Amino acid sequence: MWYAVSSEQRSEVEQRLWDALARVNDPEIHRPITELGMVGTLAVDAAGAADVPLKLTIAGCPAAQRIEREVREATLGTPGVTDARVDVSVMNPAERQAFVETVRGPARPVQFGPDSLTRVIAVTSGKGGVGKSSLTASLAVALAQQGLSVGLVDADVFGFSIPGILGLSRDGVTEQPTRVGEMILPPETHGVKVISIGMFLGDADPRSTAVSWRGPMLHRTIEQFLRDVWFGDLDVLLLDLPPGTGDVAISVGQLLPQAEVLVVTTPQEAAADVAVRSALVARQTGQRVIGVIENMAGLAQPDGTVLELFGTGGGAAVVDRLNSSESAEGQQPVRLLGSVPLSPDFREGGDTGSPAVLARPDDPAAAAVIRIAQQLAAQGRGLAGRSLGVTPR
Ligand SMILES: Nc1ncnc2c1ncn2[C@@H]1O[C@H](COP(=O)(O)OP(=O)(O)OP(=O)(O)O)[C@@H](O)[C@H]1O
Repeated sequence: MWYAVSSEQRSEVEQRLWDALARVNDPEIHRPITELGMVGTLAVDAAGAADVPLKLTIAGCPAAQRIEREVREATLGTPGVTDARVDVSVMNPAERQAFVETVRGPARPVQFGPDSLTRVIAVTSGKGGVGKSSLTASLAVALAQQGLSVGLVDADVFGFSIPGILGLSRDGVTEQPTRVGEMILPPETHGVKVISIGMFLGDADPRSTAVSWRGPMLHRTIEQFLRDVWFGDLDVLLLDLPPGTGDVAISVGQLLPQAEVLVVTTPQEAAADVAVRSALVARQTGQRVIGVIENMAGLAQPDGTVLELFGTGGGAAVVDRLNSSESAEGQQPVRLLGSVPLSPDFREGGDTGSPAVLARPDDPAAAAVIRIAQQLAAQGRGLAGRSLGVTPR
């Protein structure tokens, strides 16, 4: 096999070249291409001309040009090398399987189980249209901005909108994940690795395609997202759940019982009942409700007054009800993490795929989301219910 050449069999200059190539990372996997079996047996002749066999996972791999350019630069930057001949080819199935196993190990466990160090936060709401997806996407981007490694699963089957909000879907065409054998690599945007049901519709236009699956199919899809989509090491995984108390929320409860839950509601007191119900379902499946976000709060007017389009007090009402419910026994108190005002710029950022938390961080809604992300990042993940991997003597 081409990567069986040991360092003793390489000449000095070939070893230097190998070491230089070990500093080139696969941009999707973030690991050295030499470790991933992507560099074959290289050779440097007496005149300093280097032959570098470069194996890509799939034909038309999106990162191909970048990898090839970086390999060429690393080769020409190696002392003793005068010329670079990079021979690009595609891995055969056995090589691809070896690649997949190097990346994620031979087993295919559900990632982010109870022993995982990744903090899992599911975002839910009672009613639709309260801005849950916009907030989840913006929180993900804001957390990535704070230096965290962030993944986002759009599990809102009927209302999948995350690819659009994050600029991964334009004019009816949604960016596709890269498939390497049975491993799926999620597209990354604004520092967030994103997977969405909207990426698995084939050629169908997501703007006019409905997904009408029953519970078992939904469960399998969420399970596949957690098993086959390779996110790598994440600090935080956010899940955008469908509104209400449906099958997906229950599946997430079963697959990720350690998930923490954020509830999004509007200031309208009438919306509180249904928001409380979605949080109670989460508690029934053993998840911990960590906070409530009130969205669509007062819109600032040019004259300085505030228009309370949806009234006031909804967020606080949900917090009070959750803290005084029977199910609160033994739970940490739920907090109101913030109130996000209505903002035309925030809406427009979502419509154009350019989140306001990046493009307009001073916008009042974007600034409120950034403050919520800071609180979440500061909280860290509780250890409750997690095995510490130590055996008592
Ligand atoms: N703070 C805000 N200011 C202005 N517009 C907002 C705000 N939050 C959300 N919106 C807008 O409200 C609409 C609904 O938001 P979004 O799709 O995020 O809701 P949702 O709760 O995820 O809905 P569903 O779950 O039904 O898909 C979008 O057009 C979004 O841009």
